[in-house]
Amino acid sequence: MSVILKAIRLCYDFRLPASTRTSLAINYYNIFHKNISTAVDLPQTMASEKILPNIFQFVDKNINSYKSLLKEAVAIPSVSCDVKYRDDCVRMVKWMQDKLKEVGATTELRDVGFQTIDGKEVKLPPVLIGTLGNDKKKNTICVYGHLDVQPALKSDGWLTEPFELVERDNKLYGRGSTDDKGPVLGWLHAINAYKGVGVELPVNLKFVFECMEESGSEGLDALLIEQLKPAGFFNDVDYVCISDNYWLGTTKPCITYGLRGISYYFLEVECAKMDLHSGVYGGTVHEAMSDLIYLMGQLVDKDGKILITDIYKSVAPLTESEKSLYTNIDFDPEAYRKSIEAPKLAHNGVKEQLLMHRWRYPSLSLHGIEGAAFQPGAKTVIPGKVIGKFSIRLVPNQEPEEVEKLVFEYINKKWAERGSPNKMRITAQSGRAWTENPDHPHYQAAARATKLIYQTDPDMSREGGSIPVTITLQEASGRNVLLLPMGAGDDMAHSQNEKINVRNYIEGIKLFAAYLYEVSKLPK
Ligand SMILES: NCC(=O)N[C@@H](Cc1c[nH]cn1)C(=O)O
Ligand SMILES: [Zn+2]
Ligand SMILES: [Zn+2]
Repeated sequence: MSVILKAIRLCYDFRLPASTRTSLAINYYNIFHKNISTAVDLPQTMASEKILPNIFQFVDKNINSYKSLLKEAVAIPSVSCDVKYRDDCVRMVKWMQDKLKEVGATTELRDVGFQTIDGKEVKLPPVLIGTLGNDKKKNTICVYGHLDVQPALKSDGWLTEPFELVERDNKLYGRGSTDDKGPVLGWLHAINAYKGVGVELPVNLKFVFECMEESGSEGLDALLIEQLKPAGFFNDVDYVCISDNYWLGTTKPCITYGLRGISYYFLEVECAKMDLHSGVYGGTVHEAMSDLIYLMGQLVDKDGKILITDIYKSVAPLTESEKSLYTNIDFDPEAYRKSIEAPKLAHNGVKEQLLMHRWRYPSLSLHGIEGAAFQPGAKTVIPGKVIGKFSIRLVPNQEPEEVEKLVFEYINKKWAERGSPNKMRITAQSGRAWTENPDHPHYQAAARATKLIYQTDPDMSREGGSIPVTITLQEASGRNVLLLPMGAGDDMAHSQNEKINVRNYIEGIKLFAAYLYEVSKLPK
């Protein structure tokens, strides 16, 4: 057994061709899965032990078409936080609807109303809901993903156009390649691969694909809780799966059972109704930007400790048994530091401390200032109004309403101390942290699928980022929710030169196919 595992690992080490890897995976599969008894009788045209190996071969033969489809998806600039791209968001959702229809899913676009931007009502992109199969004997998996992306401009420091998928050194560069268009398409390709080898899907699928995740999933919770749940959408769902995060590092796969929440703040200060010439007005007005910088400078100290009164009070105390979890996780702080070219990491770069501060302690980040003259050049203006943006990543036990209250009280106190005559306003949007039971058979099924593809046991990890709808899906379905990442830890989601490795994309498709197969064998 160990000889085969070693052989497969060596294949990766020496970058052997996909076909060689696939035949080794087939050998491995045949040896270990010969005697699997299926809980559900799979209607299929071939023996069960042949299904996945055939699918893997099919996937390896269709790599170019998977790249082409990702290229099409990346070319739609579905940036959710900028209304100027709202039509592209709608176009993206409809594009995906067509793809789901092509694989035989029944789909509908659900209207989720409006959002208010600068006092104006702006229509939200529709949410794409889909169903594929309704065989009562099969398990039903609800898959969630998002089709929107963070903004990106070549001038931000991208080496190539962000909305044009470019392959370089076995990596596919483009906005959304890893977050989250690659993984969303991965599901489509996995379904297609079953069709391609003439095997009926072993599970039923339900889809929830939105285009506002990067902007707090506006409208989605209400749709899920007030409409889809009462209509019975979740009644037959057995498991929920989301692929919208990344491995911890670059080589070892993981399965994720926790996310931090997020509390996002807009802190507005206004000193005049228009921008002012600093030569004409400088020295005569209380400047909005100085007030804002003062407030933003009161939020966090140089070591990342949050200065908001009582903010750590509700954080769960660290137990001895939890401590040992961090020691056993495969994470290399030095490689992590080098990959972002940071001079030094916080917490002296100690692995356990870094993981804990990513996963189980809150962090506060300053994101930017709207209205500031950020473009190059010596602009001598006093901005009339500025909006500072910061967020706190929330952890279990921290309730968003409580945190918002603490932040508002703290900002109001600091504002009173400042004694500025200007107008100050703070608003927030928040979502709770999420954790799940990683000892559940659902996680074991995903671990078996992962081991089959990557020949190593995945780490059970948590994640510092947020996917607001995860907890809603957990509550609405009452089912076990699992995060199955496709991309690697250095994919640079949200950043310049976001990419997905060709290997992660292609093996990820196989992983999804194997996951569907493994979950089909779980009891109903
Ligand atoms: N891949 C998940 C992700 O990137 N989520 C965002 C969610 C977000 C953005 N603004 C508010 N929530 C994240 O920043 O974690
Ligand atoms: Zn995402
Ligand atoms: Zn994201």
